[in-house]
Amino acid sequence: MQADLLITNIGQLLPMNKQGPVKGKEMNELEVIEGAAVSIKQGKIDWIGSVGEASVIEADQTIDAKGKLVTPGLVEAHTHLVFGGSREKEMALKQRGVPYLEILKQGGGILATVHATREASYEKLLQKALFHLDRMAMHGITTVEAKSGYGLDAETELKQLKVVKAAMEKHPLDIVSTFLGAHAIPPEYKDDPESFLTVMSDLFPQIKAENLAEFVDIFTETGVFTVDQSRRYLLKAKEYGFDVKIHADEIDPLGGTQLAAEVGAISGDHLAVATDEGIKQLAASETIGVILPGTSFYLGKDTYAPARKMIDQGAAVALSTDFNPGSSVTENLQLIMSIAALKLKLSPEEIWHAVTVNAASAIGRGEEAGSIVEGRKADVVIWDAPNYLYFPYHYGVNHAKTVIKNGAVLYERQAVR
Ligand SMILES: O=C(O)CC1=NCN=C1
Ligand SMILES: [Zn+2]
Repeated sequence: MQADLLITNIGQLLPMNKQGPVKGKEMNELEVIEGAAVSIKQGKIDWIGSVGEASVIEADQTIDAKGKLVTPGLVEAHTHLVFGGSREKEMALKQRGVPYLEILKQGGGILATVHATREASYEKLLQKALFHLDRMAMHGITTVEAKSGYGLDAETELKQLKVVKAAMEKHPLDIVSTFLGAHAIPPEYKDDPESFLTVMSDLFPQIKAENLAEFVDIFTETGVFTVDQSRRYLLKAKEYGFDVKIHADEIDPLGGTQLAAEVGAISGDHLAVATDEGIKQLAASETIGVILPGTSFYLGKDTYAPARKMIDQGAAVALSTDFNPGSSVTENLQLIMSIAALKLKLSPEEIWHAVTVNAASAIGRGEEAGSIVEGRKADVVIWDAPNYLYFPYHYGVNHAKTVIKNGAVLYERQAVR
């Protein structure tokens, strides 16, 4: 049998081949293939088997995994990828305990990034986005969701979405676009959020026609948009054919989790202060909970999303960095895996489902990303790790050794000696 690339001597292979989204106790049932080999042809997974069976394969290129862990490329289901400037100056405020929503109220936070993004050129935004996508790829991520939301005016929101579209063409990672024009209320509409939401929803036809986003998202939060405003906005987005997402129950428990289930959102994101009623409705729905523990960590919160309860009650959970310039400034999804183990009490088996097949389902890529399945895209990572338990255990570093995207080696960690 011929192959373009053969990966052999795999210590543990995680195929992650359950049909996503994987819910409840099924998240804890992980298939692990010891002593495996995988062959790749024309960018797709061609064959999965044992090292012994691989001896009949004639490959143009062979990689000896040397007993290491091999998994699908990680799926990053929630990023604010395109932004101008940075907010390191706010770190001191956070350290003094100034609440996130207070910084926003004072015109900082998201609004500080809005100012910088409106000022930034299209070229500068694209260059920054490509830089962060490179770093995500180096950390084993092969598919990324990218939101707008730092323009809060038609021109700049479209500028951001066009940057995402250009990044899709220029960068090897697969990118999924989300319109988050309803991310905050800009100063010019501070007394009239309804009119602002109309300005943003008036963009739906153009965004749909120019295929600038697949999803519409909104920040349902105190001082931002109410549950009622969010419901009307998202139902309007669905009329235009968008799937919807919600930044829900991040700081105050307004009931955004329930709203996500009610409107049939593909995902409800954050859910850090989801109530028991919210968890119940999430678990009974098809909505995936995209949990962002790095944000709770970074904002110095004592409470984390009740993801343990969500899974125990049968919900599907995904994990993401929430990469953004203010509340979770990291591309390292592996670190989030460790925080999920330590703070959310998720098992390694649940965590691996949450950063692969469930994250893929949360961005509409459940059929093509987050799994190693014959016939599917060959997005594969060889990790400097002996087994899948090692991830939450050894935290804060990058374990990626070789990242393969569409069947070709995209990144190979350079040896120091
Ligand atoms: O603070 C930011 O820039 C990103 C964010 N939006 C809603 N929560 C966090
Ligand atoms: Zn976010």
